[in-house]
Amino acid sequence: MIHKRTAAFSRSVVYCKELVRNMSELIKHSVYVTRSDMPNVGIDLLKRECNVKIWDKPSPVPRADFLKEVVGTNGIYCALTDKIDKELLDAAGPNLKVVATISVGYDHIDVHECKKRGIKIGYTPDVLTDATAELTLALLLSTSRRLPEAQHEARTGGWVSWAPTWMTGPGLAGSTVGIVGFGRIGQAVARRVKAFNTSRILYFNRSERPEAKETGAIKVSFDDLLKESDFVICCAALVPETKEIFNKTAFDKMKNTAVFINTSRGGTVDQNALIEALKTNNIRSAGLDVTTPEPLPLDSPLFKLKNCVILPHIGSASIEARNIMSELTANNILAALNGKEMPAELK
Ligand SMILES: O=C(O)[C@H](O)CO
Repeated sequence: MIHKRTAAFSRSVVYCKELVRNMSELIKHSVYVTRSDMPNVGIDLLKRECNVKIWDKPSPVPRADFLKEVVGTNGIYCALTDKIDKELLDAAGPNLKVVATISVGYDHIDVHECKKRGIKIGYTPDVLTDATAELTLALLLSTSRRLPEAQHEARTGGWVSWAPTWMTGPGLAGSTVGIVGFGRIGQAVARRVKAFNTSRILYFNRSERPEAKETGAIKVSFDDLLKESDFVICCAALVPETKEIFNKTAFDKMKNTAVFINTSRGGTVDQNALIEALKTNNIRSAGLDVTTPEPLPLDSPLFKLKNCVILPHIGSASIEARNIMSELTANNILAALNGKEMPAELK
């Protein structure tokens, strides 16, 4: 008799435990992650507290699936390849509390529509500044000193002998560098180019930046920057005011020896105007980490130009930066869902 009661009691304990487990699963927040190859560190953090559903391929979730997968979710962990617009927010519905992107750029998110619905937005400023500034310098030097072209020549028999004027390009020392967009990344680029003994650093920005004192960078008009710079570097966020700011008029104003570098967004450039400027040697060369569209189609005229170096949007792709970005994205989501202050909320 006692034995039977004990057995019944144990069964009820097991049942209760199961019930509690199911209940807590039910009250856990749900988060949708838009691709399978997000760095583990952030995803593991999310999994500890949330029901996490992940698109099962290492490529952006197709739009039609995205619209279905987000229905009822509380949080979205996305990347710059995922468009978060009215249609997507409607599909997700009223349970959506937070959208966090693993990027500092947020031009893929309809900020106004999110704010209207009280949906918080998380992003990843600061943690990728060094990585992006390093890549900007790498691209600048690769473009000016023609590294991809030189590498190609060395591998394909073009290296016949050392030659005094072969594979030459402009040096940074003594040059004027113009930086368009003097936020965190623009300033980090300025600190780095200064170490190359440049003669002047100019910048163009909506507001004067007190941080410019550190590098002696001088605020000038956009036109003056274009006219006076040997290297023009675009670090500006893509907003309506910067859309195709580098157009035919801008390229016409630049020196025909100028090197143009873009590590912000392809949308800041009128790409046809750039192609024309490169083809006609209206500017010397361009280094692009960002294009329109992305990926850039293989038949793009840009790929045919020797004076253009193209990278596949890898500005923040240091291992360290990507891991911290993933952690910050997860922590943004967890904080928003738990009603706490987000470590990096887009206000
Ligand atoms: O916006 C960003 O974060 C970069 O372009 C990609 O990391």
